Amino acid sequence: MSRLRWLTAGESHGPALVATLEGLPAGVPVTTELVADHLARRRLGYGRGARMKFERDEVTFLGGVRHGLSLGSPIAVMVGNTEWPKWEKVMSADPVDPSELKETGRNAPLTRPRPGHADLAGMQKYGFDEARPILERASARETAARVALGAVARSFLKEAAGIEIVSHVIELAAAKAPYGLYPTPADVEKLDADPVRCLDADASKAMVAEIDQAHKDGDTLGGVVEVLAYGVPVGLGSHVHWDRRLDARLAAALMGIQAIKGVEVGDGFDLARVPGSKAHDEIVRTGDGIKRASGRSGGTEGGLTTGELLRVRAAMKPIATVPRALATIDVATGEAAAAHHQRSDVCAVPAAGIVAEAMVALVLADAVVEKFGGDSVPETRRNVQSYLDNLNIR
Ligand SMILES: Cc1cc2nc3c(=O)[nH]c(=O)nc-3n(C[C@H](O)[C@H](O)[C@H](O)COP(=O)(O)O)c2cc1C
Ligand SMILES: C=C(O[C@@H]1CC(C(=O)O)=C[C@@H](OP(=O)(O)O)[C@H]1O)C(=O)O
Repeated sequence: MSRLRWLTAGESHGPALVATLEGLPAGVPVTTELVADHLARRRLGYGRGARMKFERDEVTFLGGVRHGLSLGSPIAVMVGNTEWPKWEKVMSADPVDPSELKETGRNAPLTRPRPGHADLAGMQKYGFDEARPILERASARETAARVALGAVARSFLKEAAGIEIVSHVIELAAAKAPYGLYPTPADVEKLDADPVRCLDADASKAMVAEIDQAHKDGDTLGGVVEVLAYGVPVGLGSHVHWDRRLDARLAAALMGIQAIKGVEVGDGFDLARVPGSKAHDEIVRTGDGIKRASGRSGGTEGGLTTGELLRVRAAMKPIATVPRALATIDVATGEAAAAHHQRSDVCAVPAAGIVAEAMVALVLADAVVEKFGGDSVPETRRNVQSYLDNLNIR
């Protein structure tokens, strides 16, 4: 069961996001620069809105790391919102005089909830008569905190178990990358340099064209990202109980990303459309030991990793704040109205891929700590190696 615990807090226009990670062994290489690099990757991607340009992520470690290595104590990291000075009255923790709020020009009640967001159901559930108290936390700004923790988790995975994680965009609206294109860690630089993080040049162009068209139409788009994890040992997760299954844990983590509406493990939904003879991965002996002849399962069987390439996908719905605003009700008057719109991303699928990498990293780090234990990276590494050296069937 889960050994790593993580939490995030903070609002989109608050002073900062904070994230904590408890249960990570000592000796994981972690620096401010490492986290900042991953946060910068999350800001990339053609189709993101103006806020990505004028805001910066400011990383500060508050605990758990010393001289570039984790201490084994809880890690606390803060990601400052550089826009905070403009919002310090509107988002002040302490009461603010109404006249001062008015002066900000930013505090008009948001009474036209946006379809596709948490706005309306959140206002009803928490008893607010405007959307600000809901949308501030529902915003995917929060994913910066997850990516910060994911950067730490992936450093642990690489050091302790040699696991490396890559993501790419495989569909964006109607544009698709060719099936079976699996980028490796050596492709990450090239992927990050592509405007939509797609390795296939033609598909990338078609995706960019989709975004340009949506922009012209005052519309927004979604898509599908795929995350691949290389070097995952056999036997993470378990078949013995639903909440120990690694596929279930990955699916929950990916589905927990804002706007993700579908998750596939391996070939996922396509497997439901083919006979069994074409759906599974036959076991073969190679010069390299026992392997699989194909990778349809995405590297899990029965909730356990198989030791093959781990492959999961997440489908993102189109951005909900549509520039050509959707119909809603003004809750102040009860009348029909156009949904609130200030600015928005046209498409954030490339960024969602980076967030998905972080979630996969956290789930795998949890599963590695659970299976192999260890209070320091060398100890975990020894445990991984000893397990692999002593596998009964190879
Ligand atoms: C990286 C990323 C960026 C996003 N940017 C925006 C945005 O600019 N505007 C917007 O309306 N929604 C954006 N979203 C999506 C919303 O936060 C999400 O649709 C909303 O929380 C409701 O989706 P849900 O029903 O899945 O929670 C973004 C999501 C992600 C993962
Ligand atoms: C700030 C980020 O993403 C934001 C996510 C988001 C949403 O509704 O989810 C809406 C936009 O913010 P705003 O409503 O202030 O324009 C995005 O910019 C970020 O990813 O760092």
